[in-house]
Amino acid sequence: MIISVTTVYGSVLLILAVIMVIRTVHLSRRPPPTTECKETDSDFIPLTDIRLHHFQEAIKFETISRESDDLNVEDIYNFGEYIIASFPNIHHNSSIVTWERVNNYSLLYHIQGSDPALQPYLLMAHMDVVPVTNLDKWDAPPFSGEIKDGFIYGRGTIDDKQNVMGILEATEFLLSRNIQPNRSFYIAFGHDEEVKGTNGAGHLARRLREKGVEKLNFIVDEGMPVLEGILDGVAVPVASVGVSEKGQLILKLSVEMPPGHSSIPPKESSIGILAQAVQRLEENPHPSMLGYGIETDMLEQLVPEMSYWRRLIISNIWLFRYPLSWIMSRKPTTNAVVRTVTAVTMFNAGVKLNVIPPLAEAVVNHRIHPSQTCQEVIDYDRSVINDDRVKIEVLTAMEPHPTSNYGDLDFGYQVLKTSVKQLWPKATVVPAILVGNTDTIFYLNFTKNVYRFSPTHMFPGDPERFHGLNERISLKNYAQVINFFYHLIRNSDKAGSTSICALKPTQDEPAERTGSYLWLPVGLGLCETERMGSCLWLPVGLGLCETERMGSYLWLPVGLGLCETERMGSYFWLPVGLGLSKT
Ligand SMILES: CCCCCCCCCCCCCCCC(=O)N[C@@H](Cc1ccccc1)C(=O)O
Repeated sequence: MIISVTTVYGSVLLILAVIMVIRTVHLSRRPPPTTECKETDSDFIPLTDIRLHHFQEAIKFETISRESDDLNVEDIYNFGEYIIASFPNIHHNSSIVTWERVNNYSLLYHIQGSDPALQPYLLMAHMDVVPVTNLDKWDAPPFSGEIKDGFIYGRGTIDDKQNVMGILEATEFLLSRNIQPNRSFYIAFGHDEEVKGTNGAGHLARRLREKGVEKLNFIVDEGMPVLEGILDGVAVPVASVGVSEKGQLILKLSVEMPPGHSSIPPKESSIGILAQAVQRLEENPHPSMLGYGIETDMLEQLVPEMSYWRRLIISNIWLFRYPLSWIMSRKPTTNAVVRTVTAVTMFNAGVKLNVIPPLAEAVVNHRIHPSQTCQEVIDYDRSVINDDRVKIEVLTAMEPHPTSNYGDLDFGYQVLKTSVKQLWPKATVVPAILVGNTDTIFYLNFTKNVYRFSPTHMFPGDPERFHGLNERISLKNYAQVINFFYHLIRNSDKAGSTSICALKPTQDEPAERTGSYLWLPVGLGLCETERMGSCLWLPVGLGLCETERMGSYLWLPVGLGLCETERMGSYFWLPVGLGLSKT
Protein backbone atom coordinates (compact mmCIF):
# COMPACT_ATOMS: atom_id res chain seq x y z
CA MET A 1 0.00 0.00 0.00
CA ILE A 2 1.28 3.44 -0.83
CA ILE A 3 1.09 5.71 2.22
CA SER A 4 -0.36 8.98 1.07
CA VAL A 5 0.47 12.47 2.32
CA THR A 6 -2.99 12.60 3.90
CA THR A 7 -2.15 9.51 5.95
CA VAL A 8 1.07 11.03 7.23
CA TYR A 9 -0.56 14.35 8.11
CA GLY A 10 -3.46 12.55 9.70
CA SER A 11 -1.21 10.34 11.81
CA VAL A 12 0.83 13.32 13.01
CA LEU A 13 -2.37 15.14 13.90
CA LEU A 14 -3.63 12.12 15.77
CA ILE A 15 -0.41 11.71 17.76
CA LEU A 16 -0.41 15.44 18.64
CA ALA A 17 -4.02 15.24 19.71
CA VAL A 18 -3.36 12.21 21.92
CA ILE A 19 -0.35 13.92 23.57
CA MET A 20 -2.35 17.11 24.10
CA VAL A 21 -5.24 15.32 25.70
CA ILE A 22 -3.07 13.10 27.90
CA ARG A 23 -1.18 16.18 29.17
CA THR A 24 -4.45 18.03 29.73
CA VAL A 25 -5.93 15.15 31.71
CA HIS A 26 -2.76 14.79 33.73
CA LEU A 27 -2.53 18.50 34.58
CA SER A 28 -6.25 18.80 35.35
CA ARG A 29 -6.00 16.78 38.56
CA ARG A 30 -6.92 18.71 41.68
CA PRO A 31 -4.91 18.38 44.91
CA PRO A 32 -6.71 17.08 48.02
CA PRO A 33 -8.39 19.73 50.20
CA THR A 34 -6.77 21.09 53.37
CA THR A 35 -8.34 21.80 56.76
CA GLU A 36 -9.61 25.36 56.72
CA CYS A 37 -8.77 27.86 59.45
CA LYS A 38 -12.07 29.23 60.80
CA GLU A 39 -12.83 32.22 62.99
CA THR A 40 -14.51 29.81 65.42
CA ASP A 41 -11.29 27.76 65.89
CA SER A 42 -9.97 27.97 69.42
CA ASP A 43 -6.61 29.15 68.14
CA PHE A 44 -7.88 31.68 65.58
CA ILE A 45 -6.28 35.03 66.35
CA PRO A 46 -8.99 37.72 66.08
CA LEU A 47 -8.19 41.25 65.00
CA THR A 48 -8.95 42.83 68.37
CA ASP A 49 -8.80 46.59 69.00
CA ILE A 50 -5.36 46.30 70.50
CA ARG A 51 -3.96 44.35 67.52
CA LEU A 52 -5.50 46.85 65.13
CA HIS A 53 -4.09 49.70 67.20
CA HIS A 54 -0.60 48.14 67.01
CA PHE A 55 -0.82 48.07 63.23
CA GLN A 56 -2.18 51.60 62.89
CA GLU A 57 0.60 52.90 65.14
CA ALA A 58 3.19 51.03 63.06
CA ILE A 59 1.97 52.83 59.93
CA LYS A 60 2.36 56.22 61.65
CA PHE A 61 6.16 55.92 61.83
CA GLU A 62 7.60 57.56 58.71
CA THR A 63 10.27 54.90 58.23
CA ILE A 64 11.27 56.17 54.79
CA SER A 65 14.34 54.98 52.84
CA ARG A 66 15.27 57.33 49.99
CA GLU A 67 18.90 56.38 49.27
CA SER A 68 21.23 54.09 51.20
CA ASP A 69 22.65 57.18 52.95
CA ASP A 70 19.30 58.93 53.27
CA LEU A 71 16.99 57.08 55.67
CA ASN A 72 14.59 58.50 58.28
CA VAL A 73 16.69 56.85 60.97
CA GLU A 74 14.87 58.52 63.83
CA ASP A 75 11.49 57.07 62.86
CA ILE A 76 13.06 53.71 62.03
CA TYR A 77 14.64 53.59 65.49
CA ASN A 78 11.40 54.69 67.17
CA PHE A 79 9.43 52.07 65.26
CA GLY A 80 11.80 49.50 66.76
CA GLU A 81 11.23 50.95 70.23
CA TYR A 82 7.47 50.77 69.70
CA ILE A 83 7.76 47.11 68.72
CA ILE A 84 9.84 46.33 71.79
CA ALA A 85 7.30 48.03 74.07
CA SER A 86 4.19 46.55 72.44
CA PHE A 87 4.99 42.84 72.48
CA PRO A 88 5.92 42.05 76.10
CA ASN A 89 5.96 38.26 75.79
CA ILE A 90 8.44 38.36 72.95
CA HIS A 91 10.70 41.05 74.36
CA HIS A 92 10.49 40.65 78.14
CA ASN A 93 8.60 37.67 79.54
CA SER A 94 9.64 34.61 77.60
CA SER A 95 12.56 32.36 78.45
CA ILE A 96 12.62 30.83 74.96
CA VAL A 97 13.17 34.11 73.08
CA THR A 98 16.41 35.99 72.61
CA TRP A 99 16.50 39.18 70.60
CA GLU A 100 18.84 42.01 69.72
CA ARG A 101 19.12 45.15 67.67
CA VAL A 102 21.59 44.70 64.80
CA ASN A 103 23.48 47.65 63.31
CA ASN A 104 21.34 49.98 65.47
CA TYR A 105 18.07 49.70 63.59
CA SER A 106 17.42 46.13 62.43
CA LEU A 107 15.95 43.46 64.72
CA LEU A 108 16.88 39.79 65.10
CA TYR A 109 15.01 37.19 67.17
CA HIS A 110 15.54 33.54 68.03
CA ILE A 111 12.66 31.42 69.32
CA GLN A 112 14.10 28.25 70.84
CA GLY A 113 12.29 25.07 69.82
CA SER A 114 12.07 22.03 72.09
CA ASP A 115 13.70 19.65 69.59
CA PRO A 116 17.28 20.69 68.78
CA ALA A 117 17.46 18.01 66.07
CA LEU A 118 15.06 19.96 63.87
CA GLN A 119 16.66 22.44 61.53
CA PRO A 120 15.44 26.01 62.18
CA TYR A 121 13.81 28.29 59.65
CA LEU A 122 13.70 32.06 59.20
CA LEU A 123 10.87 34.56 58.80
CA MET A 124 11.91 37.87 57.23
CA ALA A 125 10.28 41.26 56.69
CA HIS A 126 11.43 44.89 56.54
CA MET A 127 10.58 47.97 58.56
CA ASP A 128 11.32 50.70 56.02
CA VAL A 129 9.02 52.08 53.32
CA VAL A 130 9.42 54.02 50.08
CA PRO A 131 8.70 57.77 49.98
CA VAL A 132 5.24 59.11 49.26
CA THR A 133 4.37 61.01 46.10
CA ASN A 134 1.18 62.87 45.05
CA LEU A 135 0.03 63.41 48.61
CA ASP A 136 -3.09 65.19 47.37
CA LYS A 137 -4.23 62.07 45.50
CA TRP A 138 -4.39 59.81 48.56
CA ASP A 139 -7.85 59.01 49.97
CA ALA A 140 -6.36 59.07 53.48
CA PRO A 141 -3.03 60.50 54.70
CA PRO A 142 -0.27 57.94 54.02
CA PHE A 143 1.13 57.97 57.57
CA SER A 144 -2.19 57.97 59.39
CA GLY A 145 -3.22 54.31 59.52
CA GLU A 146 -6.74 55.64 58.98
CA ILE A 147 -9.56 53.14 58.41
CA LYS A 148 -11.95 53.80 55.52
CA ASP A 149 -14.57 51.42 54.16
CA GLY A 150 -12.98 48.43 55.83
CA PHE A 151 -9.39 49.21 54.69
CA ILE A 152 -6.41 50.43 56.68
CA TYR A 153 -4.61 53.05 54.59
CA GLY A 154 -0.98 53.98 54.64
CA ARG A 155 2.50 53.54 53.26
CA GLY A 156 3.72 50.12 54.39
CA THR A 157 0.31 48.45 54.71
CA ILE A 158 1.25 45.99 51.94
CA ASP A 159 5.01 46.62 51.79
CA ASP A 160 5.98 45.45 54.33
CA LYS A 161 4.67 46.42 57.77
CA GLN A 162 1.79 43.95 57.47
CA ASN A 163 4.37 41.15 57.51
CA VAL A 164 6.43 42.69 60.32
CA MET A 165 3.38 43.14 62.54
CA GLY A 166 1.72 39.89 61.43
CA ILE A 167 4.79 37.84 62.41
CA LEU A 168 5.01 39.65 65.75
CA GLU A 169 1.29 39.19 66.59
CA ALA A 170 1.46 35.48 65.70
CA THR A 171 4.57 34.95 67.84
CA GLU A 172 3.18 36.96 70.75
CA PHE A 173 -0.02 34.88 70.64
CA LEU A 174 1.99 31.64 70.63
CA LEU A 175 3.97 32.74 73.67
CA SER A 176 0.87 34.04 75.48
CA ARG A 177 -0.43 30.47 75.34
CA ASN A 178 2.86 29.11 76.66
CA ILE A 179 3.42 27.11 73.52
CA GLN A 180 7.00 26.18 72.79
CA PRO A 181 7.41 25.15 69.15
CA ASN A 182 9.31 21.94 68.43
CA ARG A 183 11.33 23.61 65.71
CA SER A 184 13.40 26.71 66.45
CA PHE A 185 12.93 29.71 64.24
CA TYR A 186 14.52 33.08 63.64
CA ILE A 187 12.90 36.38 62.76
CA ALA A 188 14.87 39.10 60.95
CA PHE A 189 13.51 42.59 60.32
CA GLY A 190 15.78 44.68 58.08
CA HIS A 191 15.61 48.46 58.09
CA ASP A 192 16.75 49.42 54.57
CA GLU A 193 15.34 46.86 52.13
CA GLU A 194 14.00 49.57 49.85
CA VAL A 195 17.56 50.72 49.18
CA LYS A 196 19.10 47.26 48.68
CA GLY A 197 19.37 46.15 52.32
CA THR A 198 23.15 46.31 52.73
CA ASN A 199 23.05 47.91 56.18
CA GLY A 200 20.05 45.95 57.41
CA ALA A 201 19.76 42.46 55.95
CA GLY A 202 23.48 42.46 55.09
CA HIS A 203 24.33 42.86 58.79
CA LEU A 204 21.55 40.55 59.99
CA ALA A 205 22.83 37.69 57.81
CA ARG A 206 26.39 38.25 59.09
CA ARG A 207 25.16 38.28 62.70
CA LEU A 208 23.23 35.05 62.13
CA ARG A 209 26.50 33.41 61.02
CA GLU A 210 28.35 34.80 64.04
CA LYS A 211 25.72 33.12 66.20
CA GLY A 212 26.72 29.79 64.64
CA VAL A 213 23.81 29.40 62.24
CA GLU A 214 25.04 27.73 59.07
CA LYS A 215 21.97 26.14 57.56
CA LEU A 216 18.30 26.96 57.68
CA ASN A 217 15.54 24.61 56.55
CA PHE A 218 13.70 27.33 54.68
CA ILE A 219 13.15 31.09 54.57
CA VAL A 220 9.94 33.04 54.02
CA ASP A 221 10.32 36.68 52.98
CA GLU A 222 7.99 39.26 51.44
CA GLY A 223 7.12 38.63 47.83
CA MET A 224 4.31 37.66 45.56
CA PRO A 225 0.74 38.07 46.84
CA VAL A 226 -2.51 36.12 46.62
CA LEU A 227 -3.97 37.33 43.32
CA GLU A 228 -7.68 37.24 42.57
CA GLY A 229 -9.28 38.31 39.29
CA ILE A 230 -5.89 39.36 37.97
CA LEU A 231 -4.89 36.35 35.90
CA ASP A 232 -7.12 35.96 32.85
CA GLY A 233 -9.26 32.83 32.88
CA VAL A 234 -8.62 31.90 36.52
CA ALA A 235 -11.45 32.66 38.92
CA VAL A 236 -10.00 31.27 42.16
CA PRO A 237 -7.40 33.12 44.27
CA VAL A 238 -3.88 32.33 43.11
CA ALA A 239 -1.24 32.28 45.82
CA SER A 240 1.94 32.83 43.85
CA VAL A 241 5.07 31.87 45.75
CA GLY A 242 8.28 33.40 44.47
CA VAL A 243 10.64 30.43 44.24
CA SER A 244 13.16 32.53 42.38
CA GLU A 245 13.90 36.18 41.93
CA LYS A 246 14.81 38.00 38.78
CA GLY A 247 18.34 39.31 38.43
CA GLN A 248 19.02 42.99 38.05
CA LEU A 249 21.37 44.66 35.57
CA ILE A 250 21.70 48.42 35.61
CA LEU A 251 23.55 49.91 32.65
CA LYS A 252 24.69 53.45 31.96
CA LEU A 253 24.66 54.34 28.26
CA SER A 254 26.59 57.42 27.21
CA VAL A 255 27.52 59.27 24.04
CA GLU A 256 30.25 61.92 23.93
CA MET A 257 30.56 64.53 21.16
CA PRO A 258 32.64 67.68 20.83
CA PRO A 259 30.68 70.70 22.11
CA GLY A 260 30.05 73.68 19.83
CA HIS A 261 27.77 76.52 18.83
CA SER A 262 24.14 75.58 18.11
CA SER A 263 24.19 77.72 14.97
CA ILE A 264 26.58 75.29 13.24
CA PRO A 265 25.41 71.87 14.49
CA PRO A 266 26.88 68.53 13.36
CA LYS A 267 24.57 66.17 11.47
CA GLU A 268 23.97 64.07 14.57
CA SER A 269 24.02 65.11 18.24
CA SER A 270 24.92 63.05 21.31
CA ILE A 271 21.25 63.33 22.30
CA GLY A 272 20.03 62.05 18.94
CA ILE A 273 22.43 59.09 18.92
CA LEU A 274 21.54 58.11 22.46
CA ALA A 275 17.82 58.54 21.83
CA GLN A 276 18.12 56.17 18.88
CA ALA A 277 19.94 53.59 21.02
CA VAL A 278 17.24 53.79 23.68
CA GLN A 279 14.52 53.51 21.05
CA ARG A 280 16.16 50.39 19.62
CA LEU A 281 16.22 48.79 23.06
CA GLU A 282 12.55 49.55 23.61
CA GLU A 283 11.54 48.33 20.17
CA ASN A 284 13.46 45.06 20.51
CA PRO A 285 12.47 43.47 23.81
CA HIS A 286 14.48 40.51 25.04
CA PRO A 287 13.11 37.16 23.82
CA SER A 288 10.30 35.43 25.64
CA MET A 289 11.56 32.64 27.87
CA LEU A 290 8.14 31.03 28.21
CA GLY A 291 8.63 27.30 28.30
CA TYR A 292 12.10 27.46 29.87
CA GLY A 293 11.41 28.64 33.39
CA ILE A 294 9.21 28.55 36.46
CA GLU A 295 6.41 30.39 34.69
CA THR A 296 5.68 27.16 32.80
CA ASP A 297 5.03 25.28 36.05
CA MET A 298 3.07 28.25 37.35
CA LEU A 299 0.71 28.18 34.37
CA GLU A 300 0.47 24.39 34.30
CA GLN A 301 -0.49 24.23 37.95
CA LEU A 302 -3.36 26.62 37.25
CA VAL A 303 -4.79 24.29 34.60
CA PRO A 304 -7.44 22.66 36.87
CA GLU A 305 -8.97 26.10 37.40
CA MET A 306 -9.25 27.01 33.73
CA SER A 307 -11.91 26.61 31.09
CA TYR A 308 -11.47 23.60 28.81
CA TRP A 309 -9.95 25.33 25.85
CA ARG A 310 -7.53 27.21 28.05
CA ARG A 311 -6.68 23.88 29.75
CA LEU A 312 -5.84 22.32 26.44
CA ILE A 313 -3.59 25.22 25.45
CA ILE A 314 -1.84 25.80 28.77
CA SER A 315 -1.25 22.04 29.19
CA ASN A 316 0.65 22.16 25.91
CA ILE A 317 2.95 25.15 26.17
CA TRP A 318 5.50 23.08 24.19
CA LEU A 319 3.12 23.44 21.24
CA PHE A 320 1.55 26.87 21.82
CA ARG A 321 4.64 28.71 23.06
CA TYR A 322 4.61 31.46 20.45
CA PRO A 323 0.96 32.52 20.53
CA LEU A 324 0.97 32.31 24.33
CA SER A 325 4.11 34.44 24.58
CA TRP A 326 2.47 36.99 22.35
CA ILE A 327 -0.64 37.09 24.54
CA MET A 328 1.36 37.33 27.77
CA SER A 329 3.58 40.05 26.39
CA ARG A 330 0.66 42.42 25.92
CA LYS A 331 0.15 43.14 29.65
CA PRO A 332 3.05 44.59 31.70
CA THR A 333 2.40 42.23 34.64
CA THR A 334 2.49 39.04 32.56
CA ASN A 335 5.17 40.40 30.23
CA ALA A 336 7.43 40.77 33.29
CA VAL A 337 6.96 37.07 34.01
CA VAL A 338 8.00 35.72 30.61
CA ARG A 339 11.08 37.75 29.76
CA THR A 340 13.94 39.99 30.80
CA VAL A 341 12.43 43.47 30.85
CA THR A 342 14.00 46.78 29.93
CA ALA A 343 13.14 50.06 31.68
CA VAL A 344 14.87 53.28 30.70
CA THR A 345 14.81 55.05 34.04
CA MET A 346 17.03 58.14 33.55
CA PHE A 347 18.03 60.38 30.65
CA ASN A 348 20.29 63.40 31.08
CA ALA A 349 21.90 65.70 28.55
CA GLY A 350 22.58 69.31 27.68
CA VAL A 351 24.28 72.19 29.44
CA LYS A 352 22.89 75.34 27.85
CA LEU A 353 20.18 76.48 25.42
CA ASN A 354 22.60 77.21 22.58
CA VAL A 355 25.43 74.69 23.18
CA ILE A 356 25.80 71.41 21.29
CA PRO A 357 25.57 68.87 24.14
CA PRO A 358 28.97 67.28 24.85
CA LEU A 359 27.50 64.33 26.76
CA ALA A 360 24.23 62.43 26.83
CA GLU A 361 23.63 59.72 29.43
CA ALA A 362 20.81 57.25 30.08
CA VAL A 363 20.26 54.57 32.71
CA VAL A 364 18.66 51.29 31.70
CA ASN A 365 17.31 48.98 34.39
CA HIS A 366 16.90 45.34 33.32
CA ARG A 367 15.17 42.69 35.43
CA ILE A 368 16.63 39.41 34.24
CA HIS A 369 14.58 36.29 33.69
CA PRO A 370 16.04 33.27 35.59
CA SER A 371 16.82 31.54 32.27
CA GLN A 372 19.27 34.29 31.26
CA THR A 373 22.50 35.74 32.60
CA CYS A 374 23.75 39.32 32.93
CA GLN A 375 26.33 38.69 30.18
CA GLU A 376 23.68 37.44 27.75
CA VAL A 377 21.65 40.57 28.38
CA ILE A 378 24.64 42.87 27.78
CA ASP A 379 25.51 41.03 24.55
CA TYR A 380 21.94 41.29 23.32
CA ASP A 381 21.79 45.04 24.10
CA ARG A 382 25.08 45.63 22.29
CA SER A 383 23.84 43.87 19.19
CA VAL A 384 20.52 45.72 19.25
CA ILE A 385 22.12 49.16 19.71
CA ASN A 386 24.70 48.30 17.07
CA ASP A 387 26.50 51.63 17.39
CA ASP A 388 30.06 51.87 18.75
CA ARG A 389 29.56 55.51 19.65
CA VAL A 390 27.28 54.40 22.48
CA LYS A 391 29.37 53.38 25.50
CA ILE A 392 27.85 50.78 27.84
CA GLU A 393 28.94 50.77 31.47
CA VAL A 394 27.71 48.27 34.06
CA LEU A 395 26.50 49.97 37.26
CA THR A 396 24.94 46.94 38.99
CA ALA A 397 24.99 43.29 37.96
CA MET A 398 23.05 40.79 40.01
CA GLU A 399 22.34 37.38 38.50
CA PRO A 400 18.87 35.83 38.88
CA HIS A 401 18.52 33.79 42.08
CA PRO A 402 18.67 29.99 42.01
CA THR A 403 15.31 28.23 42.00
CA SER A 404 14.13 26.93 45.36
CA ASN A 405 12.63 23.45 45.69
CA TYR A 406 8.89 23.35 45.24
CA GLY A 407 8.03 19.66 44.96
CA ASP A 408 5.54 17.54 46.86
CA LEU A 409 8.21 16.42 49.32
CA ASP A 410 9.87 19.78 49.90
CA PHE A 411 9.15 20.59 53.49
CA GLY A 412 9.27 24.40 53.49
CA TYR A 413 7.20 24.72 50.33
CA GLN A 414 4.61 22.28 51.65
CA VAL A 415 4.41 24.06 55.03
CA LEU A 416 3.82 27.31 53.19
CA LYS A 417 1.32 25.77 50.79
CA THR A 418 -0.66 24.14 53.58
CA SER A 419 -0.74 27.38 55.57
CA VAL A 420 -2.02 29.30 52.55
CA LYS A 421 -4.73 26.73 51.94
CA GLN A 422 -5.83 26.97 55.57
CA LEU A 423 -6.47 30.69 55.13
CA TRP A 424 -7.56 30.62 51.47
CA PRO A 425 -9.20 27.19 51.03
CA LYS A 426 -10.16 27.93 47.44
CA ALA A 427 -6.71 29.16 46.45
CA THR A 428 -4.33 27.41 44.12
CA VAL A 429 -0.74 27.71 45.30
CA VAL A 430 1.72 28.00 42.44
CA PRO A 431 5.45 28.60 42.05
CA ALA A 432 6.32 31.98 40.54
CA ILE A 433 9.16 34.36 39.77
CA LEU A 434 9.43 37.45 41.93
CA VAL A 435 9.80 40.25 39.42
CA GLY A 436 11.44 42.71 41.85
CA ASN A 437 14.25 42.21 44.36
CA THR A 438 14.23 41.80 48.11
CA ASP A 439 16.60 41.26 51.04
CA THR A 440 16.87 37.52 50.29
CA ILE A 441 20.12 38.04 48.34
CA PHE A 442 21.97 38.16 51.68
CA TYR A 443 20.64 34.80 52.87
CA LEU A 444 21.06 32.58 49.82
CA ASN A 445 23.93 30.63 51.41
CA PHE A 446 21.78 29.48 54.31
CA THR A 447 19.34 27.35 52.33
CA LYS A 448 18.18 26.27 48.91
CA ASN A 449 14.59 26.92 49.96
CA VAL A 450 13.75 30.61 49.87
CA TYR A 451 10.09 31.49 49.42
CA ARG A 452 9.09 35.04 48.60
CA PHE A 453 5.45 35.31 49.55
CA SER A 454 3.26 37.94 51.21
CA PRO A 455 -0.15 36.80 52.45
CA THR A 456 -1.76 39.94 51.05
CA HIS A 457 -4.89 39.43 48.98
CA MET A 458 -4.89 41.52 45.81
CA PHE A 459 -7.65 42.28 43.35
CA PRO A 460 -7.50 44.16 40.03
CA GLY A 461 -6.04 47.61 40.63
CA ASP A 462 -4.16 46.58 43.78
CA PRO A 463 -0.71 45.73 42.33
CA GLU A 464 -0.43 49.42 41.33
CA ARG A 465 -0.61 50.34 45.02
CA PHE A 466 2.87 48.84 45.58
CA HIS A 467 5.06 51.93 45.96
CA GLY A 468 2.08 53.83 44.50
CA LEU A 469 -0.98 55.76 45.63
CA ASN A 470 -3.49 54.67 48.26
CA GLU A 471 -1.53 51.70 49.58
CA ARG A 472 -4.00 49.82 51.79
CA ILE A 473 -5.01 46.46 53.25
CA SER A 474 -8.47 45.29 54.29
CA LEU A 475 -9.15 44.55 57.95
CA LYS A 476 -10.12 41.00 56.95
CA ASN A 477 -6.87 40.53 55.07
CA TYR A 478 -4.74 41.83 57.94
CA ALA A 479 -6.37 39.22 60.22
CA GLN A 480 -5.49 36.61 57.57
CA VAL A 481 -1.87 37.81 57.56
CA ILE A 482 -1.59 37.27 61.33
CA ASN A 483 -3.24 33.85 61.18
CA PHE A 484 -1.20 32.81 58.16
CA PHE A 485 2.03 33.31 60.11
CA TYR A 486 0.57 31.55 63.15
CA HIS A 487 -0.34 28.52 61.03
CA LEU A 488 3.03 28.59 59.34
CA ILE A 489 4.74 28.38 62.73
CA ARG A 490 2.42 25.59 63.89
CA ASN A 491 2.69 23.64 60.64
CA SER A 492 6.48 23.76 60.80
CA ASP A 493 6.19 21.57 63.88
CA LYS A 494 3.96 18.95 62.38
CA ALA A 495 6.42 16.70 60.61
CA GLY A 496 10.06 15.77 60.19
CA SER A 497 12.43 17.61 57.96
CA THR A 498 11.47 16.08 54.65
CA SER A 499 7.79 15.31 54.75
CA ILE A 500 4.68 17.09 55.84
CA CYS A 501 2.39 14.13 55.33
CA ALA A 502 1.24 14.45 58.93
CA LEU A 503 -0.77 17.53 57.96
CA LYS A 504 -4.31 16.30 58.03
CA PRO A 505 -6.52 16.65 54.97
CA THR A 506 -10.23 17.24 55.57
CA GLN A 507 -12.64 14.33 55.88
CA ASP A 508 -13.93 13.08 52.57
CA GLU A 509 -16.28 15.63 51.10
CA PRO A 510 -19.73 14.40 50.02
CA ALA A 511 -19.60 13.19 46.45
CA GLU A 512 -20.75 15.61 43.80
CA ARG A 513 -22.48 14.23 40.78
CA THR A 514 -21.93 17.07 38.40
CA GLY A 515 -18.86 16.85 36.25
CA SER A 516 -17.47 18.23 33.09
CA TYR A 517 -15.60 16.95 30.12
CA LEU A 518 -13.81 18.03 27.07
CA TRP A 519 -14.25 16.20 23.83
CA LEU A 520 -12.02 16.49 20.84
CA PRO A 521 -12.94 14.68 17.63
CA VAL A 522 -10.13 14.01 15.20
CA GLY A 523 -10.55 12.48 11.76
CA LEU A 524 -8.30 10.19 9.79
CA GLY A 525 -9.39 7.78 7.06
CA LEU A 526 -8.33 4.79 4.96
CA CYS A 527 -10.22 4.50 1.78
CA GLU A 528 -9.87 3.72 -1.84
CA THR A 529 -11.64 5.45 -4.62
CA GLU A 530 -10.93 5.99 -8.27
CA ARG A 531 -10.94 9.69 -7.75
CA MET A 532 -8.89 9.87 -4.51
CA GLY A 533 -6.53 6.91 -4.59
CA SER A 534 -6.13 5.23 -1.19
CA CYS A 535 -6.05 6.80 2.20
CA LEU A 536 -6.51 5.86 5.82
CA TRP A 537 -9.50 7.23 7.64
CA LEU A 538 -9.72 6.99 11.39
CA PRO A 539 -12.30 9.01 13.24
CA VAL A 540 -11.18 9.33 16.84
CA GLY A 541 -12.99 10.75 19.77
CA LEU A 542 -10.88 11.81 22.72
CA GLY A 543 -12.50 12.76 25.95
CA LEU A 544 -11.27 14.49 29.06
CA CYS A 545 -13.62 14.15 31.91
CA GLU A 546 -13.46 15.34 35.47
CA THR A 547 -16.00 14.86 38.21
CA GLU A 548 -15.62 15.11 41.94
CA ARG A 549 -16.99 11.59 42.33
CA MET A 550 -14.92 9.85 39.66
CA GLY A 551 -11.75 11.86 39.61
CA SER A 552 -10.42 12.44 36.15
CA TYR A 553 -10.28 10.01 33.29
CA LEU A 554 -9.53 9.87 29.66
CA TRP A 555 -11.66 7.91 27.26
CA LEU A 556 -10.84 7.14 23.73
CA PRO A 557 -13.55 5.68 21.55
CA VAL A 558 -12.05 4.77 18.21
CA GLY A 559 -14.04 4.16 15.08
CA LEU A 560 -12.74 2.25 12.10
CA GLY A 561 -15.06 1.28 9.28
CA LEU A 562 -15.43 -0.76 6.13
CA CYS A 563 -18.00 0.60 3.80
CA GLU A 564 -18.80 0.74 0.17
CA THR A 565 -20.39 3.62 -1.64
CA GLU A 566 -20.60 4.62 -5.25
CA ARG A 567 -18.89 7.92 -4.75
CA MET A 568 -16.21 6.89 -2.22
CA GLY A 569 -15.37 3.32 -3.20
CA SER A 570 -14.91 0.90 -0.31
CA TYR A 571 -13.79 1.37 3.23
CA PHE A 572 -13.63 -0.56 6.47
CA TRP A 573 -15.30 0.61 9.66
CA LEU A 574 -14.85 -0.82 13.16
CA PRO A 575 -15.95 0.98 16.30
CA VAL A 576 -13.70 0.32 19.31
CA GLY A 577 -13.93 1.69 22.83
CA LEU A 578 -10.92 2.31 25.09
CA GLY A 579 -10.85 4.05 28.45
CA LEU A 580 -8.20 5.28 30.87
CA SER A 581 -9.59 6.22 34.18
CA LYS A 582 -8.27 7.56 37.48
CA THR A 583 -10.57 7.86 40.44
C1 LIG B 1 1.58 37.25 37.24
C2 LIG B 1 1.07 38.57 37.67
C3 LIG B 1 2.01 39.30 38.55
C4 LIG B 1 1.34 40.37 39.33
C5 LIG B 1 2.31 41.16 40.12
C6 LIG B 1 1.83 41.50 41.46
C7 LIG B 1 2.67 42.38 42.25
C8 LIG B 1 4.07 41.93 42.47
C9 LIG B 1 4.68 42.53 43.68
C10 LIG B 1 6.13 42.48 43.63
C11 LIG B 1 6.74 42.94 44.90
C12 LIG B 1 8.17 43.00 44.76
C13 LIG B 1 8.81 43.52 46.00
C14 LIG B 1 10.07 44.15 45.60
C15 LIG B 1 10.66 45.04 46.66
C16 LIG B 1 11.33 46.20 45.99
O1 LIG B 1 10.69 47.12 45.58
N1 LIG B 1 12.67 46.18 45.84
C17 LIG B 1 13.37 47.20 45.12
C18 LIG B 1 14.68 47.58 45.82
C19 LIG B 1 15.75 46.58 45.74
C20 LIG B 1 16.68 46.65 44.72
C21 LIG B 1 17.71 45.72 44.68
C22 LIG B 1 17.82 44.76 45.68
C23 LIG B 1 16.89 44.72 46.71
C24 LIG B 1 15.87 45.64 46.74
C25 LIG B 1 13.56 46.81 43.67
O2 LIG B 1 13.32 45.68 43.26
O3 LIG B 1 13.96 47.71 42.91
